[in-house]
Amino acid sequence: MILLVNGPNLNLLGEREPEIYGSDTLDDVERSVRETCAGYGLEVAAFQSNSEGAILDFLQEHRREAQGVILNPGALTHTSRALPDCLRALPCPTIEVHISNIHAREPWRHESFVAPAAAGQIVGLGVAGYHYAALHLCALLAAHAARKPAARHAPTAPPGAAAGGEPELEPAEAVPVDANARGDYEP
Ligand SMILES: O=C1C[C@@](O)(C(=O)O)C[C@@H](O)[C@@H]1O
Repeated sequence: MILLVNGPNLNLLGEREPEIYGSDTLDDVERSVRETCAGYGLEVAAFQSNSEGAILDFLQEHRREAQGVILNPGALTHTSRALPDCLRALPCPTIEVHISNIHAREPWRHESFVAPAAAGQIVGLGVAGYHYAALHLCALLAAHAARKPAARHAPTAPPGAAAGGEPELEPAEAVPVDANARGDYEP
């Protein structure tokens, strides 16, 4: 299962500062990520809250079934110490997503307390960043499953990918958190 988590004010996507965040709504984002992951046989649990504690509770509650996290922490990016601590307690990688290019905005947005606990960061690509994050996690899990065919909860290959008589991928375990850092997969 992929967790899609959005922090404060991202419930207002589509109406909130559209010149910065665009016109797509959070429903649009969640639908797009669900569709991407469904292509790999992966379910998505989507959650948004304006409360830091509720986000921590959601992540903790889903820590055992989470195989990857797509997280836009909103302004908590620049303030929260508890969020990166929580991510480090999860057994799977997190991709941090920012719709806007935080490095080209106000100086206080340049620093992310979350980034050191994330496998990677996608910034400034609009809501497409969520889609790319989902693709990355799906590819990571599919590659992991291909190497560990007997493991559980694996994504299946997307439609067309199994053409040529390749065996269906078996369910897989979560990818280790540091799989990205080791570079032991090919997305
Ligand atoms: O709420 C947000 C949205 C944001 O995370 C983004 O997606 O660009 C960037 C943050 O600085 C801001 O507080």
